[in-house]
Amino acid sequence: MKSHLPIRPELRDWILSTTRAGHSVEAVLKLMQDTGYDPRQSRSIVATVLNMPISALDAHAQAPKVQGRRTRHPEAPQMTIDGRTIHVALSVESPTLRVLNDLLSHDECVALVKEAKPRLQRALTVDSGGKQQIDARRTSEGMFFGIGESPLIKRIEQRIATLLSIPVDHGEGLQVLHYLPGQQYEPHHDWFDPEQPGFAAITAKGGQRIASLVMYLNTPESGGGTAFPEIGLTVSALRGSAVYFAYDTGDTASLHAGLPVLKGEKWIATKWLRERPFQTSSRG
Ligand SMILES: O=C(O)CCC(=O)C(=O)O
Ligand SMILES: [Fe+2]
Repeated sequence: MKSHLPIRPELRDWILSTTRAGHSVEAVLKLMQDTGYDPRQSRSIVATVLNMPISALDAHAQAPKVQGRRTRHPEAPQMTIDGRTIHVALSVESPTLRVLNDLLSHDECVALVKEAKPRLQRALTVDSGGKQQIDARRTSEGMFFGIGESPLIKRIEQRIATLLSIPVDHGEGLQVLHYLPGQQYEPHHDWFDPEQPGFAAITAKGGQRIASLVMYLNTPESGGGTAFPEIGLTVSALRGSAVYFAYDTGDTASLHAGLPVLKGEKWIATKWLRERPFQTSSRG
């Protein structure tokens, strides 16, 4: 929504001349706020003067960008890691997203499900105070593997680390989720919201999340894709393939959802990556 308030001609001229002189939109917004303009009002005025959608300015006004390490985005058309060729079937630039085929073998998918199954519990989300909670938005069952807890986990973690050029210790433990018909994961971002009171506690170890890798361990009979509603994209859940996406804090384009399974079941393994080492020690 743009401002319908009259904008003083001096303010209009100042915004135009300051941006023409090479100052960023963020700098203009900051100067306006420093002189007493309300943040929402200044975004609205700048959007009107510069004839930009306000959503573009909202992105500028977001929380500070990630300072730590970033992942390398897999390059099309394919990458070979330890003799295994992973195919980059689709690339999107905003959000940064890759669909990866043949990331896991059929046997690896079956073995992961087998190791996870006896340890499943109702999946939790992190509440605004930083505590884990049962959440109606996420109805699947899940479990976490410890880093390097079995030879299989170690092999997969090493493959991911090489593929994304990020040390294994930047990863959270691999999470396996199981969805039955009707179960889903409603639209959300994987980065932690700095406005939430629990932010400091959640990011004290490892800092902010920087990327996610959702690996499909089976192919549901119907439904269960991963949707990115901001760009109208749905990635099919196909055994052995994965969707990788990377983001900055506040990147709204990375909004995504696990669509309801319509028939059959869905198994995924998710690896979230942090800007700094998350693991204090990794097993042998
Ligand atoms: O189930 C899916 O397809 C998405 C899972 C997801 O968003 C997550 O684990 O963060
Ligand atoms: Fe997610």
